[in-house]
Amino acid sequence: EQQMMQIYLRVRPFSKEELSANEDQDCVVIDDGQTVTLNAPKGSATRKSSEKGIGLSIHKFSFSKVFGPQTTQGELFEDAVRSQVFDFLEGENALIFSYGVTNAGKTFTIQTPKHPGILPRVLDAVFSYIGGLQYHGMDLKPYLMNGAQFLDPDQVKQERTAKMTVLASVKEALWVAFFEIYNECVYDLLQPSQSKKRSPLRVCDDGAGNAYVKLKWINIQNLSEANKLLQFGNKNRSAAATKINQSSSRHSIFTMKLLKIDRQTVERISFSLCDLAGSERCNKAKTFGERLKEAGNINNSLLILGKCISALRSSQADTKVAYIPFRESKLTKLFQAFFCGKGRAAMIVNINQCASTYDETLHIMKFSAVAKQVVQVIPDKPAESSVPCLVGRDGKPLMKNGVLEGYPSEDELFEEEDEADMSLLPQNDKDLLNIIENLRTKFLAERRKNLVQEMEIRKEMGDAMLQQLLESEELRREAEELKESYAEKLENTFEMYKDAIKDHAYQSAMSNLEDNYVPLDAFTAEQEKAE
Ligand SMILES: Nc1ncnc2c1ncn2[C@@H]1O[C@H](COP(=O)(O)OP(=O)(O)OP(=O)(O)O)[C@@H](O)[C@H]1O
Repeated sequence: EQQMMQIYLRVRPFSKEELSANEDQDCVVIDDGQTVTLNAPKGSATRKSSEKGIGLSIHKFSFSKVFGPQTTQGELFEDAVRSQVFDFLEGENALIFSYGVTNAGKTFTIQTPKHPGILPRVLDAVFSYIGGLQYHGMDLKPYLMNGAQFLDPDQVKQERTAKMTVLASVKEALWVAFFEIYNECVYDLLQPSQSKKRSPLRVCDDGAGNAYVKLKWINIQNLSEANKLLQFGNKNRSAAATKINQSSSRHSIFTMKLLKIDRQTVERISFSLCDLAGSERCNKAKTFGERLKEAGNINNSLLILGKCISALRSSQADTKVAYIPFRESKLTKLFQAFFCGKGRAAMIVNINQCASTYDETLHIMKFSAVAKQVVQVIPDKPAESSVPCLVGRDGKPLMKNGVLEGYPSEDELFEEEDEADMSLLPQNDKDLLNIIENLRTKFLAERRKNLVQEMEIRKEMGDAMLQQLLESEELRREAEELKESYAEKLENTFEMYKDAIKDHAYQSAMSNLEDNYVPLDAFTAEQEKAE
């Protein structure tokens, strides 16, 4: 299934202060449920440019749906998010991110304790769906990017194995993680920190090109547990935010992993809600020092997000595979899968209607117009969700013929802060041989791919050279023809001049003849006189 990326616009109402500061200048006009018109106010850079004849002062934008200032949190959830939650529960990965300038209503849209935003509503919907189907054991948790891992202690292994093998119906377990990206560093918001200085987490690769972070995943059984975690995470967030680095300068991401546990398989589906940092911070005149670095990083990650989206759009339009710079920022690295057919991404664009931030709002709208053209390939079911995926410490499947094998506990994996992911290292020679074999296969595949690419490039170059040769031959022929035609013209001109000179000589001779004319009588008389 293919579909355009869903982009929703939410226009927030004016605050009293904004109204008294004359911010309401009809800059944002909602035409209908899908289009808005932006009118540049006096004094804005856009207006000034348009008065100089550069660009327009009126812009129209269309969206999957436009939510006006009167829209309630509930209406937004029902119209833009409910279907994604449904798809998530049916087995489809989902990502929703809010994008906009600071103070545009991103955090309000995602989570507000007073007026519950999307996040608590999603959790509520998920719990009412899984209700009685909930798997109460805590012995399965998400593993790396796409796995689930057994954590049972050895002594209860047999009972757990028996329990798992007799489970007839599908059970579901919900695990959540909450983290933020600040200055290109990832911090776990659910990790209690004793010291003031938090340790950033490393973004790893699971070997299949999927980026993941070793987060603290927490199993939740009901909405109140979820709310407590949210509060904890938010507290951690604001504790780390100082005057210099406010919480609006961080991207915060709340991820849910739903494990659908059947007798032999565990299906893992994820739903992420991302509250992006304000997008305009680098433009502020006051930007300097630490703030400048922060602004640069926010700008960079949003810029890379923008680059990825426009590269995706243009590669789809040209049907040529372009380089998409997912790896250039933590944010895009972690969300890459959603843009590459492993889930559905949607964006909620938040804007305010203030005249003073018009130029930044226009920039956001232009970005969203590009994003709207991105086509997403939605798999019927994420490929990795159907394979048996229970893994042990060594990352190997624990199931053999539908029966669980031994599985050591593995707490340290998620606790340690070391650089290398030790759990991915081989445990014995056989593993090493397997890894070498896998690498060899990958290497051969890569080499084949390179050879094909090289051949294609050579063919393209050969075609281009041939084309150039043909063109230069054509040019040479044209030059030859021109030379001939000029030579002929020259010849003609020469002849013309020659005729003109002859004519002129004849005419002068004739006129000389006229001047020197002597009548015959006078000539004879003169001759006789001389004799
Ligand atoms: N739809 C809305 N209805 C009423 N008030 C809103 C709405 N959206 C936002 N607000 C209010 O506008 C202000 C700014 O909203 P919010 O903090 O969510 O912006 P933000 O885009 O997350 O900003 P930042 O990037 O700085 O975090 C808040 O006081 C919020 O309560």
